Amino acid sequence: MTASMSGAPLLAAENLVKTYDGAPALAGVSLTVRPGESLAVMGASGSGKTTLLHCLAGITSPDAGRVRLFRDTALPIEVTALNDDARSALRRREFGFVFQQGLLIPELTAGENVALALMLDGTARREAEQAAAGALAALGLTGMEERRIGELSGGQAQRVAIARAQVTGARMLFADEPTGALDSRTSAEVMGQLLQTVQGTGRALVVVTHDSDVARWCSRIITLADGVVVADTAGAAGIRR
Ligand SMILES: Nc1ncnc2c1ncn2[C@@H]1O[C@H](COP(=O)(O)OP(=O)(O)OP(=O)(O)O)[C@@H](O)[C@H]1O
Repeated sequence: MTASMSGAPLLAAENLVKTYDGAPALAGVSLTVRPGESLAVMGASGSGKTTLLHCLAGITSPDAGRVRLFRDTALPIEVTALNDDARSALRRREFGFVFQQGLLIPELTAGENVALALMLDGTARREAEQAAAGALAALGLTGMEERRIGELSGGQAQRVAIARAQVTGARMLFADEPTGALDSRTSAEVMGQLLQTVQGTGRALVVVTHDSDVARWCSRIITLADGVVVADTAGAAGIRR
């Protein structure tokens, strides 16, 4: 465990419950995510992984329980108490998302996709483009700024998604099967870069995955079954680094 992983939480969930059509998808999940931590969420299909991620990230409202985001301000933000508009604004400003597909706009270039994350929140175009170029360069994508997403490999596109997730300065990153469409070598590279954006930066990552290799690289692994946490163990990043 690194020093940055102990101490104050960045995100805390208490007793999350979510039921769909009478069937519980989450049946009382509590967890805390600390700066520097990478938390893998595993479990069988239908065990509630994506529902948990969506509740933590303010995409879905739980039926019961609460999620709080601790920033540098004195009072935490109660994500679950916000209305839809406030949650959208919070997601844009405070959270970064890397999903398997769907978040990048194919008609836009890599640079435009990353810059857009900043422009949506009022950053001027020129400044946003400069920040985007820097974020892409940091992920080894120098020279690819002008390429449309369809002109990139799957691994390159996921790196654009990582750049987009972090360019806003968001400290809390969420990923849902970020390597699901990649071969094992590219998957390792992309996960390595995703974890680099967390380690030693004060950020934290929650990643839903079926891939035990991906999970092992994280600092902590929780396993869900029928909407509850049935295991909570250290991953490789929690032991070695
Ligand atoms: N929008 C929804 N409407 C109705 N039922 C839903 C909805 N979202 C999830 N569910 C149900 O909730 C349960 C948990 O789904 P969830 O997607 O969280 O599981 P998961 O562990 O992420 O599964 P997978 O690994 O297959 O993606 C499942 O039984 C699913 O059918």
